[in-house]
Amino acid sequence: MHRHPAATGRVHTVAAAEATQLSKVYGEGETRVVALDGVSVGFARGRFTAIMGPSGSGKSTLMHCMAGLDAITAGSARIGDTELSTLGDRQLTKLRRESVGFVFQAFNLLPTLTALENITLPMTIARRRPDRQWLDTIVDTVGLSGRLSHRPAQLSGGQQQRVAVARALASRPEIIFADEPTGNLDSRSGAEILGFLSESVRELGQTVVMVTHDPVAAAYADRVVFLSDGRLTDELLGPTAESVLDRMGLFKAKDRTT
Ligand SMILES: Nc1ncnc2c1ncn2[C@@H]1O[C@H](COP(=O)(O)OP(=O)(O)OP(=O)(O)O)[C@@H](O)[C@H]1O
Repeated sequence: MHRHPAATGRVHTVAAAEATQLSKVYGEGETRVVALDGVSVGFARGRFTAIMGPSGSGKSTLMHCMAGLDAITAGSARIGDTELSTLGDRQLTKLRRESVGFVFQAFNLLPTLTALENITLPMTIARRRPDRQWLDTIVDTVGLSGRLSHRPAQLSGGQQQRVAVARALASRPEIIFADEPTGNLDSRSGAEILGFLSESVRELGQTVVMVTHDPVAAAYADRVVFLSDGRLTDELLGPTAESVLDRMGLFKAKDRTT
């Protein structure tokens, strides 16, 4: 009943966000670092994409540039029809608030607010009234019904991350960016969070992009893109943990140690 239009399958090939020849350079002179070096990648609407690559390969930088958290040096970054480089700070803030959902490794909840207040905070700030039915759907999806009046300190890490996922989903953003969302969780809570993220894609038509180091986490995605030294080097459709490990060149090493 509350299915997102993208859940109908008609628009799956349209990119919710796209980078074209995106470059990001930090610092200058001796401290100059080319974090992204001409990356072109689209994130299909209604799909779950994982970004993988070695430490320092540019995963977080790509996510930050695509989400309007960091200015790009050259090329283009687009969310929906909006070219991010054309926006000023206030417009970027508005775009992030209205079109982007975030899930971070460290949950990033406000400790003084209840779970429900945390979930609806972005809408409160935007002075938008939450859609009650949609909120109920999300709260049910992430299994938080009995915990809405709890504060973060009264919740387990897994439950806090469920609140963060619900917060990201609440405004039905164009795209959700998740940066190592299971990095602080035990494997069971991590599997739950990944299950909710993939359910939000399959059942609610959400678009999700997730940075991860973990091949098991990446296997929840529909597609994995690999970065290396700031460049897109590979991609994998319909990944399994084994095929991801294999593509990372670690499968044999892992095989020997287990
Ligand atoms: N604010 C910054 N100032 C200067 N250099 C930066 C900054 N942020 C990132 N870098 C550099 O850009 C490169 C890419 O960093 P990034 O954090 O995107 O990599 P990553 O793939 O996400 O790494 P990790 O897996 O370790 O989180 C690295 O060499 C990093 O040192």
